[in-house]
Amino acid sequence: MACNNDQFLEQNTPKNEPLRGKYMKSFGYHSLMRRMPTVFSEITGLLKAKQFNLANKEEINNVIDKLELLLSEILNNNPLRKIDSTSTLSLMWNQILEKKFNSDSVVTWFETEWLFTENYLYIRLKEIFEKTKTLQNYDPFKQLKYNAFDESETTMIAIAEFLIIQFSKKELDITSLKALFNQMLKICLWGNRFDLSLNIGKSKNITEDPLEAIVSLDKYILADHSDEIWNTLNVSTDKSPKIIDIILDNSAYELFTDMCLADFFVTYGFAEVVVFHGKSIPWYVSDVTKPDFEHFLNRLEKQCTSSALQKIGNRWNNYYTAGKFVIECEEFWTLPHCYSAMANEDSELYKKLGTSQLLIFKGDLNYRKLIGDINWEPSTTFKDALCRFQPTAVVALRTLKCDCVCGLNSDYETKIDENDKDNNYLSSTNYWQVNGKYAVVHLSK
Ligand SMILES: O=P(O)(O)OC[C@H]1O[C@](O)(CO)[C@@H](O)[C@@H]1O
Repeated sequence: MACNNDQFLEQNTPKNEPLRGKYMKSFGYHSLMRRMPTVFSEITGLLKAKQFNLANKEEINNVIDKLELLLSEILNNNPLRKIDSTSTLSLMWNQILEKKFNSDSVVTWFETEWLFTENYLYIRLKEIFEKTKTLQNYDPFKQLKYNAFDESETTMIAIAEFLIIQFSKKELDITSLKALFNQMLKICLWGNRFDLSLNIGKSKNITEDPLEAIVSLDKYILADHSDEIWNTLNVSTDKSPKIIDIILDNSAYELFTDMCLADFFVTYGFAEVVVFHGKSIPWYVSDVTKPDFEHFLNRLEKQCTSSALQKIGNRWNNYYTAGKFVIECEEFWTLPHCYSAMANEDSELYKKLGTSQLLIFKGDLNYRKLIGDINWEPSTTFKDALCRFQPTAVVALRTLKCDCVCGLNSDYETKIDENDKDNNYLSSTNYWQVNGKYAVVHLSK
């Protein structure tokens, strides 16, 4: 690491400011400095393994060289540059970068907002592959996402067996319906614990009984608006067709849990259509792209030996064909904007989301964008932290994987295990904010 230490500050991000990598006690610093090299070596490892099967050895070596250069740009805290590509997304990025260069005196990997630079990393990765002849549409994380499916199969089978029985009971009384909703919401919430960028490409084997686990994990939910979400769902509106949107995060197990919740909405008439929003390019290692979404459905139905997974896969494939499940991958999700900027930056999308009953944002990155990636006082309300982003009712289901959070009651520290307050790994006291063990369920309407 050839970085000049003057550029860094031995402290956490100050309160009410956006997270930045230059604060050495922030997760941003740790993430750029320590996690990135591992993400890069995962990609390189997969590319090297590919070399044996392809004639494009030279091209792959060239990509590996460029990846090394990009990593050293990060670790040396170099200035950002424009994207060398004419794709629509890159041109949008370049306009944003132009504005940034004009407004900020220093635009480097650690000085600039961490949210911006971390997003920028993925468009730079895309640029490297776009410039090749044979790897233009290559997803460097595909194999990792496929492996994550294998490792969660047992858990998915347990949930699928449960759901097939549950969803055949069409006439549920209101108490049972609410109980089932709560189970689906919590399964979906905890589905976010497993993301490959946090585990640096290595999925954890998920073997626990999911239905038992969600009960035992309740104590780790630091803010829980589940009842309010239920009440919102039960208010009749004249919006037609009834749509619920899920802004997706990770593939494999988390996507499975998202579809479980979506199926609940469709089966019990809370929505006629569920629109899933994915990413238009490979993103944050395990985020869902359209090819991931379609591959996932086909794999469930056609490649799994479990009859429960085949059945649920068939059911969801039918929803997809019938237009009850829809996938859209708008460019906005792969730009560095916070969601409070959406009304200005993409008014069409803001308007479209406004026709939904409910927007459910999954995961840590969506959460960071919802609350502007600001290091809020934890007692700041979710509504305030949204900074007027309110196209319709907004829900966040997030396990905590970085150091910004809001909407907590004053007694939240009583819910945090002592071990999680003490942390050598980041030499700060916020381990509970980054270890994925705690969660929040927020609603703003
Ligand atoms: O998949 P998620 O929940 O959005 O998490 C993404 C990861 O990216 C970060 O937001 C930034 O690295 C982490 O905090 C988290 O590990």
